[in-house]
Amino acid sequence: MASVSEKGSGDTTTVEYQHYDRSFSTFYDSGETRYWHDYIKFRGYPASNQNARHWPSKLVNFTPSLVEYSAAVHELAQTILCLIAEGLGLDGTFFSGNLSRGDTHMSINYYPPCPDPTLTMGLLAHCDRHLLTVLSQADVAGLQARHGDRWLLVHPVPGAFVINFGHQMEIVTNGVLASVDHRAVTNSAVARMSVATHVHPTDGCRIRPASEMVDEAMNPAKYRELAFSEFMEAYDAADASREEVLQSFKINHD
Ligand SMILES: O=C(O)CCC(=O)C(=O)O
Ligand SMILES: [Fe+2]
Repeated sequence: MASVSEKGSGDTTTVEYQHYDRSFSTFYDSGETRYWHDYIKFRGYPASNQNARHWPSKLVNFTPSLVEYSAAVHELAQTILCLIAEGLGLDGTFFSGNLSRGDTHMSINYYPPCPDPTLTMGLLAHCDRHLLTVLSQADVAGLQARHGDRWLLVHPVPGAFVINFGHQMEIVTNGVLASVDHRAVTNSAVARMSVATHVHPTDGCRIRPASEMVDEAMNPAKYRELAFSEFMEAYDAADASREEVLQSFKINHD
C-alpha cells in the first residue's frame, strides 16, 4: 500500500476522477458511524499514458503489476460477459461493444485492524453503478451482501473473484440481473485488502433494456433509455440518496 506521503498530504486529492483518499475517522453524513478505510482509486485499463500518469510512481512494482493485472482482469470480464449474454439468450458479443469498453475504474481498498469494529464501517452499503465488478477480496472476510433484511457474509474462496452486477447490468437485462446492495465491515484481528475492478460503459453509450429482454405485453421495459454520462451525473448529484438513483430512471407501469 502506498504510504501517506506517496498519496499526498491532503485528505483527498482528486485528479480527473482518480484520487487518493484517506477516510479514517470521518463521520458519515448520515450518522455516527466512522469509516475505517484507506483507498486509492484510478483508471486501470487500458494502460494508456493518460491513465498511467496518475498511478503511484514511487512504488517500483506498481505499474508493471497493474498493467499485467488489469489486462488479465479485462480479459476475464469479457469472457464472463460473453457467458452471461449466452446464458440470457443474447448474442455472445452483446456486451462487448460500448457497454463494456469504457476505461475500467479500479479501487484498492485497505481496512486496517480496528480495535472496535462495532464503531466503524469499511464501506457503507451501496450498489456498484457500473456494468460489472470483478472483486478480489483475497482470503480475509469482510464483504457482506444484502438479502432481504439480512446481511450475508460473502465467504472468501481462495483464488476466486467475486463478480458483482452493477446498475447498468440491471437496466440492460430489464431487471433480471439486479444490482445488489453490499458493504464492507471491519475486524479487529487482521488487515483486509480488496481490489475492485469496475467495468464501465463508454461515456456516450446509450443504455436501455435489451429488446430480447422486453415483451411489451408481458414484460414491458422497466427502465427508460439513458446516456451513461447522464446516469453518472445523476449519481454524483444524488449524494446521500444514491441508492435511489436507479429508481429515477424507472418506468412506472401502474
Ligand atoms: O472491500 C470490499 O469487499 C468491497 C469493495 C467494494 O464494494 C467496492 O470497491 O465497490
Ligand atoms: Fe462495491
